[in-house]
Order: sequence, then C-alpha cells, then structure tokens
Amino acid sequence: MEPEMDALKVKILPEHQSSPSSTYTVTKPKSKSLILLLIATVAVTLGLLYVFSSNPVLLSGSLFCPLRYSVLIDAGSSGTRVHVFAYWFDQYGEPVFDFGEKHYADMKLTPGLSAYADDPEGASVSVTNLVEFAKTRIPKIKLRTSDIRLMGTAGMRLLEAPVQEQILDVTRRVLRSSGFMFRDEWATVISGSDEGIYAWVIANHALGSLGSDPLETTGIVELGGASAQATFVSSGHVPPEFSRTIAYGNVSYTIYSHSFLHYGKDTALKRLLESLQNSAENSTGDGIVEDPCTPRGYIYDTSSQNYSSGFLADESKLKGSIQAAGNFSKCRSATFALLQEGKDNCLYEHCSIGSTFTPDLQGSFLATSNFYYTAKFFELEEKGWLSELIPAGTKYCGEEWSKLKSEYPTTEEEYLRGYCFSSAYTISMLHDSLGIALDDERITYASKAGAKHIPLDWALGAFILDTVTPTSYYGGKSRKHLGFV
Ligand SMILES: Nc1nc2c(ncn2[C@@H]2O[C@H](COP(=O)(O)OP(=O)(O)OP(=O)(O)O)[C@@H](O)[C@H]2O)c(=O)[nH]1
Ligand SMILES: [Ca+2]
Repeated sequence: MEPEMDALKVKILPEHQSSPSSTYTVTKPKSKSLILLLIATVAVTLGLLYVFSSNPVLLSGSLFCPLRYSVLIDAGSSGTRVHVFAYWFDQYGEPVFDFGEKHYADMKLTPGLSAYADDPEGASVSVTNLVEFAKTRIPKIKLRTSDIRLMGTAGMRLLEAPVQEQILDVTRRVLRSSGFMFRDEWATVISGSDEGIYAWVIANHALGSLGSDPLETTGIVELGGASAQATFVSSGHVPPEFSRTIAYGNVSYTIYSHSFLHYGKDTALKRLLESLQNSAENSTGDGIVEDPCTPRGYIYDTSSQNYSSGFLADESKLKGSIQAAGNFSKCRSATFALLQEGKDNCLYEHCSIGSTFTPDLQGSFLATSNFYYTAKFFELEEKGWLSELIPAGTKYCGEEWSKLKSEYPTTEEEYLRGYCFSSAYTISMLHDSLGIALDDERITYASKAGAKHIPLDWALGAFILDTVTPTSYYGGKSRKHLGFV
C-alpha cells in the first residue's frame, strides 16, 4: 500500500501541517501568462473544493482530512502478524476506516513469539522484520505520530509470566527504537475476552451491524492455534465474569465473551496425543495405543520445529507408543472427552466446555480461523456445512496417509495431517458441546465478511475500538479525542 498520493495537484494545507512530499511547490511566475495560469489554477481548485465538499469521501485522506497511520502487531501462537492501518477523520470528526489495499496492509511471520521461550532474544528478529514492513507502508514524515502496539494472545498466555516478560521486553526494545510512537505498556498480552470482543467488533463492522440493535449482531466462534473464542450478544443471564459491555455510537452491547485457553486446534491435538501416550505407557498390552485422529500410515517423526505453532508435541517421542488409525467417530468421541474434562468442577447451571459456562448460542454466527480452514479444505457449502462435515471427515479420516499426500501434493503436511482431527473436533466442539444444531443455517464459516470482504482478524477490531473509545493506551482517551495522531 503506497501512501495515497493526493488527488489534487495543488494543495492548500492547513497552516499547522508541514507540507508532505506529494505537494507541488508553486514557483515565482516569470511572465504575465504564468500569473494568469496561476489565477486559473486557483479558480479551478476553489471550484473543485465547492463541488467536492458536498461529497466528503472524495476529500477524505487528502485535503482537510489528512491520512493518519497506526500499526498493530498480533503475536499469535502460530505466527506474528503486523497490521498497518491508514485512516482519517471526516469533517464531522468521525473516523473513516478503509481496509482495502490502499489503506491497509498486513504480513505474517512464523513461528509465533511463544516459540522463542528458550531464546527470547530470537524474537527481536521477527519483530524487527515486521516493523520494517510497516515502515514501507507509512510516509517517513508520519512515523513519529503513528502509534505501534503489540498484543500477544494464547501462545503468549500459555508461557510462564517471567518468560512472557522476557519476550515482551525484547519486543519493547525493538519498538522503542523503531521511530514509531511507542510506550512500553503498549506491548502486552491481552485477555482472551478482549481477543473475542475485538473479533466480534470487526465482524459486525464488516457486516454493518455495529451500532445497530444488539440482537441483530452476529456472534463469533473462532478456533485458533492455542485457544478458541466464543463471543456473542446473549439475551439470557450471563455471569459477570463472562460478560463484557461495550458502547459503540449510542448503542451499548452486553456481550458474552470467553476464550477457552488450551482448546485451540494445535494445543488440543497436542493434549490428545499426550493423553494417548500416557495410556500407552500405562497399558498392559503391547504398549501401543491407536490414534483415531490421524490418518493410518502417518509416521510420528515430525519434530515440533517443523510446525509453525511450535505447540505440537515433539511427535518423534510418540513413535513406538502410538499408531495412527484414523477413525472419525472415535476421534469425535476422544475430542468430546477432552472438551468435557473438568466438568465436575462446574459452578454454574451448566458448563459447555470444561468447567466453563456458556449461554445457549443464539442468532447468527461466523466460524473463523481453523473452523474456516477446515470447512474450506473440504469445500463445504457455506450454509448447512456442519452436517456435511461429518461424512467429509469420516471419509478423510479413513484414508491412508500416503494416498492423501498424493491426492493433495501442494497442501502443507502440517495442515494435511490435522484435517481428520479438526473435522471431528469442530463437530464435538460446536455441536456436541456448544449445542449448535447440525442443520442450523445461521452459522457460516468465513475468513472475510461484508460487501468489502473485510478480513476477520481481531486486530482490525482492536484498531477500531481503540480509535473510537477511550482506552488505557492513551491515558483514558481514544485516538479520536487526541490531537497528536
Ligand atoms: N489448514 C490450515 N490451517 C492454517 C492455515 N493458516 C493457519 N492455519 C492454522 O490456523 C491456526 C492459526 O490461526 P490463528 O487464529 O491465526 O491462530 P494463532 O493466532 O496463531 O493462535 P492463537 O494464539 O491461538 O490465536 C493455526 O492452528 C494454524 O496452524 C492454512 O492456510 N490452512
Ligand atoms: Ca489468533
């Protein structure tokens, strides 16, 4: 995304703003005809201003509404992504967001920062590269007034606090010297509840339901690498520990938001394999236990370094005790058992996953991240996809690994190996545990939403919310109410 060049050739800048590179300097006219040319140019410009002023969008980002920039780094378990936003405030002081390629750019690097637990300094390379990418998308003159923030999610949440801080301190050092506007407290690990709210915000912004009737909004269920989120407006009772209230425009939303830590696709698969290994070690038979979530013939010789998330167990340790024996219904039962672990510690009227309360899901939902990747791989219909996933997963889990590799030669093995597991896990989570009916057409899978196909990345929701509502980031103010950005 090149900084948007100005539509007009002659800029009349507000006096407080230095003239950016795109402004042409009008030189002293040498003759009468030049003076006439200058007068004609100014007259045409004023005429255009009058015409355009009735249509602010055309003026946005160039004349009275200069582009502003913000950078957000999402430190996820399977990768770190930098998001670069260009935005402006219209003549009413309202922020204008555009996530098209002219005003938005992103890049992802693997592995995630949590993979540097044993070498926190190693995280600096990743963050430096992401910062350099961001700098290619923002005019140099704007860097010092553009904020950069880093938000860690489940991958970082799973680290011991001291290790988290070591990695965060490394990122703070890089961000301090980046040339962007930065404060140490802007590199943090966010709560799962915040992560869910941000994803809900971008989804409803994209769908145009942000600011409308709460019961018209769309919920989000997201299956990440190390955590899963469920976020939606519930008309039922929500205990305060699961309830979040956000105001957008003049509408207040009371939202159920929870992040199921350890229940991401990668961490759940790791837990399943570890539990199988434990039962192999405790078995009285030949010490080999079947793994119903991995296609027959798969050899557990992948060291976790080969996986982007770094969360999958070092599978080579599993050799000799676990045998791949893909079987969808057995995998669905095994993953359901995983989701029900800890249920006897439930303190609520009912718990959906572990000892966590979830109100009955209501309204429409978007299923994102690994739910999306799995449904997309099986080329399922967007509506009614859950019921289709069962036969598709049953067939896939029953295939030989060598056949799958030859059938999908361009699919990364890390992903190919996980589709048996993720198909069964999707059903045991969304249907068996959260109670979504298999034929419920209100839940669709997606990675983008709305007429403008906006990416459903929680980071975009964080950017929106922090621009329009006061946050601790700016001493209780929002970007909208601050002069510097
Ligand atoms: N099948 C498939 N899986 C993918 C692809 N890209 C990413 N993933 C998987 O999707 C998950 C990443 O989704 P994200 O929501 O970005 O998860 P994350 O941010 O890395 O992890 P969290 O810290 O839990 O949020 C990981 O499990 C990846 O292995 C893809 O192209 N295909
Ligand atoms: Ca994520």
